[in-house]
Amino acid sequence: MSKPDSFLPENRLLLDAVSEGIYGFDLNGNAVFINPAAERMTGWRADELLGHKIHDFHHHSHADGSHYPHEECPIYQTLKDGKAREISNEVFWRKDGSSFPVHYSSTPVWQEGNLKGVVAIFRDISLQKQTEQSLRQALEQVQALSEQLASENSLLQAELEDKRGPSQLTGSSACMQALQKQIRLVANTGSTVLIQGENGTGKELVARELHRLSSRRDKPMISVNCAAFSASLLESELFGHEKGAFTGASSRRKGRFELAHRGTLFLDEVAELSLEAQSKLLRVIQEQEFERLGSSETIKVDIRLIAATHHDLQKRVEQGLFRMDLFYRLNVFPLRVPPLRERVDDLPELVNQLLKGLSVKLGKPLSAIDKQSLDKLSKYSWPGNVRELQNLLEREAILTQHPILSLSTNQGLQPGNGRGQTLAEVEAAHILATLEQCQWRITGAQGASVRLGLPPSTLRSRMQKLGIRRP
Ligand SMILES: Nc1ncnc2c1ncn2[C@@H]1O[C@H](COP(=O)(O)OP(=O)(O)OP(=O)(O)O)[C@@H](O)[C@H]1O
Repeated sequence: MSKPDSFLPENRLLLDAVSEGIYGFDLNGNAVFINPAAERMTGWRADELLGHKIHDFHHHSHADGSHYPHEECPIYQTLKDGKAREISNEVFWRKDGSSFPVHYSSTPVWQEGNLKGVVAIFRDISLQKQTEQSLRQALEQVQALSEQLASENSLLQAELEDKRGPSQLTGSSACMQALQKQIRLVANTGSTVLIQGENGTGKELVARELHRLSSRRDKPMISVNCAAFSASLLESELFGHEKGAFTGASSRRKGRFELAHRGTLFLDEVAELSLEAQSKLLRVIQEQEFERLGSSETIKVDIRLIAATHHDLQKRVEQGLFRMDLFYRLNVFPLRVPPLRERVDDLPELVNQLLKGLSVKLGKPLSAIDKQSLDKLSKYSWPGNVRELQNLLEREAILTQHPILSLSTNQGLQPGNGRGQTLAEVEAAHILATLEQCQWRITGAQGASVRLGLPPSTLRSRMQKLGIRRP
């Protein structure tokens, strides 16, 4: 078959038997050896190629079939610099004009320190490529399905929340009745509502009530806690992203704006939005359209927006922390949720309502609270509002052996109504309320130490000093 060159072994049986294609080249780049596997794969017979530059016949090209100049050929480069190369992103052309993806190595052959030629060994990797392609397709399908499931799950969760029955907004004090009336008035208008009130007053409950009483009640209410995400993550959370839009975006994901289409989007802690996110939000509110991160396709949505904050948003505008134009867009219909200390009349009703829930949650009979304890509750200033009351009752309910709660252990409740408290009492109440808002997380961006502006170690030592312990 081929003329043996000085660098080829005398006995070529082994080379002829292997399933990889093998070409041998002399220093001029002419083929001096071609094994039967190479003939089978390319369709070129050895006697057609021997003594010629293979590049001129079929040779190879980039994976997309586009050719590159002869001098860039890795095999010829090995002939020049004596360096071995491994290539797996090219195709070889057959005699009949078809091609196949190939992996090949180009290895220099040395004899007594002199470069004698190059051996190229190649393998048809069509099957491997097909498997890779099928795997990639399967993975994409799995990702699309998981995205769909995640979206459906949030919708179902949201629907479940909405179908929890009648209003959970307990309270018949004058200020709560006024609030209920405002909610009924605005619920079905589709207007944007800004809910302001201290932490734990029930802003999210108000938002749910607005959605429940609106014509969008059969569509989801999607909530976003703007304080829970970094500025960049929040954008992808709100607007979604395309696969590869940023490091870690391994699949396409719908944002909350898309999920809330025809429903309600509840932006909790809206004051925490970065100025950049505020500009984007403003555009969506004005035009009801946006793009996913990494995509130029514009998505139109029909959403009712409800925002909430415990900050005085007007003040944030004056401080330059919140865009005035966005503030006016959100503040179409403002609702103020009164703090618990302004509606102590609601305490008996609230306690009853919360005990009912706790009785189910803890699986023990809890029917009421004794008069003395109720008096104690009425005199407290409730910096953490209903959430603090809820947590206090839960702690007591866990400890009690009796269906009627008695706040025997003082629970740190100091009479106050905000007046006449010592500095330590105010500090303790504030730290306690902040810890409860942060689910007792001390460190991290969402931890209490950041909110309180204290290093975690200082916060821990103050907690110890003030006798604050996680229930
Ligand atoms: N009027 C109410 N009746 C019954 N439960 C209430 C009422 N107000 C608040 N709650 C309960 O208190 C807890 C805190 O309420 P919610 O999360 O709505 O407050 P929030 O003002 O949104 O708090 P934050 O500002 O910290 O997000 C919830 O468990 C809620 O069910």
